[in-house]
Amino acid sequence: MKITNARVIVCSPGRNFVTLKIETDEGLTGIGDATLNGRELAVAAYLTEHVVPCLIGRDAHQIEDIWQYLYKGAYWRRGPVTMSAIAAVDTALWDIKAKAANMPLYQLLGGKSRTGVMVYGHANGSDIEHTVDEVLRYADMGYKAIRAQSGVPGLDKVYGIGQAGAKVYDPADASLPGEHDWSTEKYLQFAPKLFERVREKLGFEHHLLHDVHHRLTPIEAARLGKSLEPYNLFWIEDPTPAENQDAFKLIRQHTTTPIAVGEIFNSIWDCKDLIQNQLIDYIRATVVHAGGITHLRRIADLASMHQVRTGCHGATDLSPVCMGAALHFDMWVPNFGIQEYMKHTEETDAVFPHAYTFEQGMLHPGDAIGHGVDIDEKLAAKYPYERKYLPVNRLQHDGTLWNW
Ligand SMILES: O=C(O)C(=O)C[C@H](O)[C@H](O)CO
Ligand SMILES: [Mg+2]
Repeated sequence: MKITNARVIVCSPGRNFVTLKIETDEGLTGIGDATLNGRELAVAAYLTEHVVPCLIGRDAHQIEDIWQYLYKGAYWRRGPVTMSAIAAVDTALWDIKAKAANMPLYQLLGGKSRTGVMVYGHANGSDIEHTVDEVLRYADMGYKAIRAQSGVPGLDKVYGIGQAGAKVYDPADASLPGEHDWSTEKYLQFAPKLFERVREKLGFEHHLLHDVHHRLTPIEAARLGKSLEPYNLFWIEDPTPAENQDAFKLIRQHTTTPIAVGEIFNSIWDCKDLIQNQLIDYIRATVVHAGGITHLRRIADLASMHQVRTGCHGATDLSPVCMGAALHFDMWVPNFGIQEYMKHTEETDAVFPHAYTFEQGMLHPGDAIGHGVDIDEKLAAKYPYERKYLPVNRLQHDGTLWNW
């Protein structure tokens, strides 16, 4: 089965998405997500200018060879732009292979390992009581696991909390990067009070998660983890930046609160030491930014040897195409932990019709052949690209640029 054409479709049904569509001489087509939030057009150009010409005429069934061809063959390895582009090709080819086999993708990966995919939803509030209300609302909707983020007294804009009046939270909210402020002291005072109150109202039946968004130094992260131990968190996420994987040793020496890292990783090399030294408990890399199903499987296999489980990134800047593919992966992967789930807008869902469904705190990939997600190109054309950036973060007391 030869690849005859490949096209990049950029659309913005509420937020920007980049999708690669591959066509074959047998009439089968497949799609893959290539969205890199705030840098979308770099991946679109990488695909159109440098990848698509190399795909035409290749055998669509040779997924592994095409992966290696694009990874090793470019000479320039890794990086979010390259790996998102490779991921889009890989996802589209798995979609085609599963359609050719007349099976849902999870069957090709090895079949179901579980009855459904446990997800966590986002409860965001402006203060403690608002956050508690949101957590309880998610519990009422059937979620078994809930991520809680709250505004911090004395800070203007904080990670995870939308602007008052916004219908949905999307961090890439401006045509130039907005500015948030940060105080580690205020945050560290506040976080244990938040979780004390949430547990008081919610009890201990549900999993609770929290994203620190790379804000702390290792010793501060250790203090946070220790202070949250009484509230049994499922994980704290990205407690400190992870370029230096050794930094996590310090956190581990001080706390038993589980740690999740990896939404900005794009290859196995970014997490090799973290996994091999058991410095984390969950690896959050996902299909679109980590080289597709082919590479994510390698990461998961390494993780399984060290009792590290998966917790795939699933924010709204990953398109439904990524979510669909991730759910097939989650259904199969033996060392599954949890999947992030942030609902897309109705406009996005209409552009990307999909087979996955939510029920009782679990997502199900559905039994459509392929990965079960399509793109309505006519509708997509009605939503042209709009430049949008993630915000930056500055220390409140002196304006130093900090980690976002
Ligand atoms: O979903 C999360 O855990 C995030 O941290 C979301 C990120 O802010 C978002 O995906 C950035 O593009
Ligand atoms: Mg995160």
